[in-house]
Amino acid sequence: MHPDLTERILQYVESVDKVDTLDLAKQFEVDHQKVVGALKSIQAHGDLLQAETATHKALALTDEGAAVLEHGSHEALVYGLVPAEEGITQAELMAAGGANAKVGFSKAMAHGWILVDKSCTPPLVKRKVNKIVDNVKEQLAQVASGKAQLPAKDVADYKKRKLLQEITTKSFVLSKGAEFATTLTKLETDLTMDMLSSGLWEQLKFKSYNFDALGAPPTRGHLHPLLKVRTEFRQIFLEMGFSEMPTNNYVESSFWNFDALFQPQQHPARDAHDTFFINHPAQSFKFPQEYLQRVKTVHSKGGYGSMGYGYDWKLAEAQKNLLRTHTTAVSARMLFKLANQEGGFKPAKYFSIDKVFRNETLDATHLAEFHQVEGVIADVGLTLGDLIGTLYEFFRKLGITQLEFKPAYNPYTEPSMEIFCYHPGLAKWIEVGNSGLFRPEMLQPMGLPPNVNVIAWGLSLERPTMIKYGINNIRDLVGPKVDLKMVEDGPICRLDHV
Ligand SMILES: N[C@@H](Cc1ccccc1)C(=O)O
Repeated sequence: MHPDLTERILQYVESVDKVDTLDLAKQFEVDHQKVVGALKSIQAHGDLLQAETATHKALALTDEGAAVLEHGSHEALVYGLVPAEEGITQAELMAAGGANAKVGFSKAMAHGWILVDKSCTPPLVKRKVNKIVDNVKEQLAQVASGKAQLPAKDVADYKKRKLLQEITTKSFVLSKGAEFATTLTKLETDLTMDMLSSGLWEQLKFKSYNFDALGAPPTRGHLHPLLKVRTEFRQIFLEMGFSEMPTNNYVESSFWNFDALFQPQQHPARDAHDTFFINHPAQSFKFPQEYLQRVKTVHSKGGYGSMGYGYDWKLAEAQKNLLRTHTTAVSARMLFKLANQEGGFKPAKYFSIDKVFRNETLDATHLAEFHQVEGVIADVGLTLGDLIGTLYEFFRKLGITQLEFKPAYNPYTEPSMEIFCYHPGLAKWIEVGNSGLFRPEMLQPMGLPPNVNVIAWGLSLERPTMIKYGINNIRDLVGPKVDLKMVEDGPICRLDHV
């Protein structure tokens, strides 16, 4: 606001009886809203001004009216489209005239500007007069220039044709109030002991309380979107009777991350280009020895109906420590436990949602660490049909009903399927996960009964979170560039439970 505006208003009112804020705005060449704002702050100082509301009605052009002012009325345009001599069929005229041709045609007929010559076949629209005056355009021009005195019936007609509209403006008529002054005294905000003891408080003016003011927002912690989405996934798994696996070990041995999963030691994923290996401590030494021997055998010689890979399996390779590349390492540990627990195998449903690490090239959707959501079911005689049915059930709880599956390859599952879902918001099919039946070469060495099958699937937590929160770049979700406001203001996540 102009710093002097309040005093300029007061000084103006001193010399006149009454003045309308709209006239003041014109006079001072400032926006009317600013004058009203200044009036409000004057009123906060007491009864300096009396302000009575006034309403002003004025005519203004609609968008269509503005178009008529620029190009001419619909009837004049139609007249212009009728060739002077030979005429035109009505259909052609309508096609040439576009959206407003119909109104224009009937008005031009009513004015007697054009006629339909029915003696020709087909009948032709022809000009009836040589010259027209576009009254509508001229009258609208008068309205636009602000000095219109249109006959009431024309105003009514133009309003009906949606060329004109009435605009109501509210203003205030100002006159001097009981406490009128030309300057504003600063309002006190605090009552001090000095004011009380000296009696000064009696002469001072105090700012009134603003009971509508909002309090300062209390500081508190905020959950990151990934954590909110994780809560939802966890809820879904719990509803489906799954129990959570302990995933609190980011560092894993190659044995559990790869060998136990029948991933050959020459597999490119086991390269430092794809996996972060650990230097301190570089190796693990404690493994269930008999199981380790069976893993070695199945890789090098085969067994359980498999030929194996036929290579020289090395303990040193299995001992190498790394940052786990998938939570399936934890699933392997859990399945081994399940096979060897007291009382023997019992059917189980497990899930996990936690961090994994890959030596990735970073881009808009990939970071070197991300979260995996994983589900595992072990039971007698499970089939691919059970996997597909479970996936439908799982994704239905996420609000996703359309799924498609594409054959894929994982060293530890056969068959393997990539999971695609139709995303109605993005209007396309997107890849959401990977799944399969764990191979006998993985399960049998663990000691699971031969008739037990294990179905499993995995997906990233980041992908659904980015879709849900409308984030396009992973760096806007994770890392030093994250806008904390996004975290603070982000709504809680609800995955449209069905
Ligand atoms: N571990 C797989 C996901 C997966 C889990 C379970 C079964 C099949 C696939 C991955 O890293 O993508």
